[in-house]
Amino acid sequence: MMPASLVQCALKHQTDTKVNCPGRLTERPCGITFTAVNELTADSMSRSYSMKPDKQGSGSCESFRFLSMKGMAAENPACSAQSQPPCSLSVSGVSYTVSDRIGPWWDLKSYRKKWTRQILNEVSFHVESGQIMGILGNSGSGKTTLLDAIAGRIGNTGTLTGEVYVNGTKLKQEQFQDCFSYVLQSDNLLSYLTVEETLTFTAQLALRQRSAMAIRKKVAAVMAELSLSHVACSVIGGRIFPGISGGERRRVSIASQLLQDPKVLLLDEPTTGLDSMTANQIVVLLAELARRDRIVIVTIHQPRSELFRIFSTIAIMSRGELVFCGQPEEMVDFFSRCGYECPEYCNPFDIYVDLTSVDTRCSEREAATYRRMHEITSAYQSSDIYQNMTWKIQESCRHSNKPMIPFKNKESPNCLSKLGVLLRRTVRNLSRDRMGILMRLSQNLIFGLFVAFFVMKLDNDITKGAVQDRIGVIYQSMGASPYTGMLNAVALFPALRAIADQESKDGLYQKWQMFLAYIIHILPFSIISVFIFSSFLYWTVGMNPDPWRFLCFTAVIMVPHIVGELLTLVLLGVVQDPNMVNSGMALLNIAGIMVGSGFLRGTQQMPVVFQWLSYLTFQKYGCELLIVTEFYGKNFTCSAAASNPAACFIKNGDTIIDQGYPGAPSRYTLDFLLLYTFLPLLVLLGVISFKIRDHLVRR
Ligand SMILES: Nc1ncnc2c1ncn2[C@@H]1O[C@H](COP(=O)(O)OP(=O)(O)OP(=O)(O)O)[C@@H](O)[C@H]1O
Repeated sequence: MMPASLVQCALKHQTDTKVNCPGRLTERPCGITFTAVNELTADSMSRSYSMKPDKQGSGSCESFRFLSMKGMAAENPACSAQSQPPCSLSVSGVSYTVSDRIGPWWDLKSYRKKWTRQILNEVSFHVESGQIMGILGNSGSGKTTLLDAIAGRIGNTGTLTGEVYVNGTKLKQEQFQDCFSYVLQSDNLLSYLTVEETLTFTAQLALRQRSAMAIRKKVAAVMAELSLSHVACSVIGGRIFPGISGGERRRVSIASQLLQDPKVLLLDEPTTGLDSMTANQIVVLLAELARRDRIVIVTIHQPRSELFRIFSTIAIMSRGELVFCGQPEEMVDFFSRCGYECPEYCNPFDIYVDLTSVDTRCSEREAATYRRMHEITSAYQSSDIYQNMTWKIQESCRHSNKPMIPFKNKESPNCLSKLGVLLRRTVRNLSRDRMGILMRLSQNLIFGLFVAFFVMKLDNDITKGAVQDRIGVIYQSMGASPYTGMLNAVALFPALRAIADQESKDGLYQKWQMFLAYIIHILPFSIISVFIFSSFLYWTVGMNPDPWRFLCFTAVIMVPHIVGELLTLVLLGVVQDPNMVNSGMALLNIAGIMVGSGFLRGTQQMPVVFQWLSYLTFQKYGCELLIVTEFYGKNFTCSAAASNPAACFIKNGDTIIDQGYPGAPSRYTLDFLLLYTFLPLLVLLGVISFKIRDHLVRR
């Protein structure tokens, strides 16, 4: 419940009435003091805050003032004794504009025209360690873009101006990543790992140079700080199986960031999707983290009124502008003076965000609400609150002996160690995914069952399909194997890609390292799965019984399966939508088998351009190898020799090879080499693709 005196007022101009904002807000009216103490639980919140009479207050009105958490620390010797040198974050005149097309692509006339859209407009504020700042605003007001701008994670699609200072020093582009920790709106965690494992692997990626014992201690300390110790051994969980709760998952995401001891923590809507009590607990927890000499900036939707007391600074955004930014008691004061008092029993957050939002439902309302927003913004910019904030920014930049920029803890392990940790993490996660493993191992076998069921037993009689059936089995084996690889990559990799996108922005490793770890961890599964498939199909349908030829057949089939997965990964590096990657892969494979196999049209009969193109397909080398493996030296029988001698024109496999693939036996080793060259080439292409991704992914 809000204290009565806070909400004991009526909203005079509830909707679009014209405001009459005073130019300067200098008088100090009756206020309230909430004294914060460091209790964590939501039910203790009511006990944690008390009202204190303001000794400076005058007149008959009993006056109260807010005690900020920093002030608390000053009053509490135990707190101040532990405190480190304060850290300050100043954001000065940050603007972001993008050039956008006016209409959709199907409306060519408007699509050709562009307009410049101001997403952020001259945003400035100043926060110090020990403070938690809440950024509020309706949807699309620019909260996330502001956090991105502060964290240096904004895309290169627009123009960003303004400065971000930490401890009065302007940050360089390469310093943002090392200074801020950023918790995204969605939790990107591996479902089958436990909380402790998740944090341990992150710690190993971030703090590798520490001993295993030091990492264990660090993880335990962070879990204790975020009240996660009781779920240390619980799995994170996913959509199809239960794990820890949504609130606990949020806390794991925050804990992952705390492992590097950041002094500035940015969180984008950490309470979205949580029930209001859990959301409250998260914000109280963040306030507690801030109190331990950190700066916490959090964007938030519809916080409960109790949280009003928690924030040291509240900023309200609308249409990319900071409509207000100040302490909670200043906010009540400011809006009252603008003629908008908060009605009794109302949530001040809701009231003030509504007041400053632009309603676009009809043009009249849009004009009126836009005017109101501007009047409030102008009143704020000419208020003492704004002047005071500007002064603080100037002061922090003016100091000649500025404190050091507080970088995150970074004892970067070498590339190989990072690869090792990523590999162990993905293997651990996959090893617990029974369905995933089963799927991987059985997909090829199930496909082999279809083929075997259809073909049954290969005949040696030329008039009973001895040649056609063999070519059919080879065609199916070469043509379908890439699809099973593709299905695996599309099912498993996007989740890892999302994690890599986030962790690479956190500076833990580079995206291509996750790509490499993924390939290495799927390799044994691919080998086993293809071996099961070929063992079953080869002997069931009765292909050439020479064991060496069976091994060659298996070694050849391995490549299209792995190439299918690799090519899908390469595409997933640059194309975000897995469905598009699916379609792209299917088309590439169809084109490859058409041009390269020589089954649909003989290579010699193809136009020269296709003949040249066929050299770029792995199917050319694979099919040629399989044809030689199966047909070389093979003799056929012919039951129609007496009645129809023309039907027995083909007597052995060598004739097939000479007609379709002249000289193929002499190229056998070369074909093998060329076929296997596709694997390192695609790995290299994947590394390049994920390096390109660094530039494509905005956040
Ligand atoms: N690169 C960009 N190009 C075009 N428009 C952009 C770009 N970045 C942001 N915007 C637009 O800027 C506005 C603000 O976006 P932002 O995500 O910051 O809003 P928000 O306040 O975080 O919204 P929500 O609360 O719904 O997440 C949106 O209308 C968005 O479409």
